[in-house]
Amino acid sequence: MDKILILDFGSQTTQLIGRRIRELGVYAEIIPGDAAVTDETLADVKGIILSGSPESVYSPDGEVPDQRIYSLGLPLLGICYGIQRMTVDNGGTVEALPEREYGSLEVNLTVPDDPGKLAGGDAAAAFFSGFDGTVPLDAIRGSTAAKSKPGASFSINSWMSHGDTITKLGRGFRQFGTSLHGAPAVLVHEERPWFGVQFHPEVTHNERGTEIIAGFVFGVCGCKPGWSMEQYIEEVRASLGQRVGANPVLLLISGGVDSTVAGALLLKTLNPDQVHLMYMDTGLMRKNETETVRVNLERLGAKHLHIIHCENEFLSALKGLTDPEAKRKAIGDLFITIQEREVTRLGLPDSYFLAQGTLYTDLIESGKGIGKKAHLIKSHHNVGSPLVDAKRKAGRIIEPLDRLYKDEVRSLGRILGIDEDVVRRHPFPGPGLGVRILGEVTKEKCDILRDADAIYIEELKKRGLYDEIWQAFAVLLPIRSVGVAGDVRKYSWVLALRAITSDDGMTADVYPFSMKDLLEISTLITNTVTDIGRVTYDISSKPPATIEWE
Ligand SMILES: Nc1ncnc2c1ncn2[C@@H]1O[C@H](COP(=O)(O)OP(=O)(O)OP(=O)(O)O)[C@@H](O)[C@H]1O
Repeated sequence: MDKILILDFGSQTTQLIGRRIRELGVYAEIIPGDAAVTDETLADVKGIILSGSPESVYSPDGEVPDQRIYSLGLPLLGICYGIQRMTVDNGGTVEALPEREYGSLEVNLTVPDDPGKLAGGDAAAAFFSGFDGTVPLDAIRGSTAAKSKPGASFSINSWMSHGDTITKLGRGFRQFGTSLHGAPAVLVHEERPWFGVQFHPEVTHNERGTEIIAGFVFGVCGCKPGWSMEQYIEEVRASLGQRVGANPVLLLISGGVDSTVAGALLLKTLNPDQVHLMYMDTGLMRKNETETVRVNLERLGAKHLHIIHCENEFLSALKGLTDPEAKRKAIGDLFITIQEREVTRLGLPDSYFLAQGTLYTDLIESGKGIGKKAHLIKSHHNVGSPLVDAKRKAGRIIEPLDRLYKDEVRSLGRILGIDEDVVRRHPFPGPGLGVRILGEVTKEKCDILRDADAIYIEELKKRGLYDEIWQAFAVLLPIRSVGVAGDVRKYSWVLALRAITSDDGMTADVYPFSMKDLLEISTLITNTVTDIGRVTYDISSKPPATIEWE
C-alpha cells in the first residue's frame, strides 16, 4: 500500500497532515523529525512531508532530518519549518521576521510558462493544480493527474504561523508564490520533485489546503488510494493471525468507544473462541451501561464475556473519602487489584496475549516532540499495573487500533456493526461517576446521578444536540439547598450540567444552549429525580476550568 511519510518537527498541526492524507484514502505515517530514515521506514513510501515546528531552524532545539532524504530521489514537501529546513540544508538562509506572521494571509502564485521544465517532469504542473480554484479535488485525485495551465495566476487565503522567513533560497529552488507581506510562500526545485509552502495547508481555514496536499500526494508522488477500513481489517487479520496464533487474547472493556471497537475487531479477525473480554461493573458506570456492553458484545459474537460485579468493593474503598486525589487513587488501586485477581481466576495459560485499545494519537504525544514518546501507553488505569508490565516484558501486548485516529476508529466501529449509540459516545473518565460526585461517593448518590445524567443525555439526543457537543454530563454537587415539595420545605441535592465543544479536549468552550432547552431539561430532571431540587449550568471554559470537575 502506497504510503506518505511525515517527519514531525513538533508542530501542533502535524497530526492534521496525517489525517488529511488518510481522508484522501492514502496511508500516512508520522515519525520524529530527526529519526533515522531506514530502508524499513521507507518501505512503500512514495513521498516525504517535513512538518512545521515551534522551533527556529537555527535554534539548538530545531531538529535536523536524516540528510539521506535528499538523496533518495523521493518527492519532498516542506511545510513552514519544513521548507525552511530544506532551504538551510541546501545552502539558503532563514532569518527572524520583525513580527510573526500569524493567521489568515493572502498568497499569490503564478505558474511559470514552462512548468514541465521544473521538478523533473510533470510534477510541478500537478502540484500547481492544487492552487487552481477551477480544478476540483476529484480531478486531482483522478488517475491522470490534473495539471495547471502554464502562466496562470492564483490567489488563496492561506493560514500562516511562523516567526522566521526565507531570505535566500536553497540551491536549485525557485519562488512562485509570495505572501501579501512579500515573503516567499511557494517554492519549487528546478530539477528535483521538491516543494515547499510557508503556510499550513493541513489547517481547514487554509483555502485549497486539501487540494494542495492532494496535488502533492497524487499528482507528484503518484499515490494510489489504498487506505480504507476494510483494508485495515484484512491487514489486522493477517498480522494478528501470525502473531497470536491459537493463543487466547484478553481485552479489558470499559464500555467506551476504543475498547469496544478493539473488542469487535478481535472478534472479527480471530476465532471468537480465543477472545476473552472482561468488563468490571464498578458501580460507578452510567445507567444501563453494563447491559449495553453485554448486549453489544454478545451480538458481535463474544463467547467469553466476563462481567465482574464489584460495586460493593468500590463503594467500600471510597467510603469516607472526599479528597479528589484520594478518590482517584482508591479507584485506580482497586481497579488493578481486581484486574489481577480476576485474570488469575480466569486461569488463562501463560501464553495469552493482552489487548489494549491504544490509538495512534495515544502513541504520539501532542505538542513539541510528537513521536518522541512513541510507544508510551495510554490508559491511566493500566499505568504501573503489574499485569500489563509483565505482558509487555514478555512481548505479549497487542494494540490492534494503534494506527488509527479517533474518527477512523468510529468508522471502523460502524463497519464492524457496533451500535451507533456506542460509536458516537462522548468520552467518559476512567474513574467514572466517582469523579462526578463531588465529596463522598455513596450508592444513593450514584443512583441519583445516574438517573439525572441519563435524562440529560437522552434529551440532548432527542433534541439533536448530542453530536454537536464534545462532552456532556451531570455532576452531583456536595450541597443540599432548600426547596418546596407540596407545602413542605425540603433540602435536596444540587446538580450541575456541563456541555462543552472542543476539537481535541485540550481546550474547550461552553456549549451555548438555548435558554428554552436548558429550562426544559432542568424541569424534567427535577420532576423525575425528586432528590434533586436545583439544577445549574456550568458556564466555564477550559482554561481556566477543566472539563471534569475533579
Ligand atoms: N470498567 C472497566 N472494566 C474493564 N476495563 C476497563 C474499565 N474501565 C477502563 N478499562 C480499561 O482501561 C482502559 C483505559 O480506560 P479509559 O477510561 O482511559 O478509556 P479510554 O482510553 O477512553 O478507552 P475507552 O474508549 O475504551 O473507554 C480501557 O480501554 C479498558 O481497557
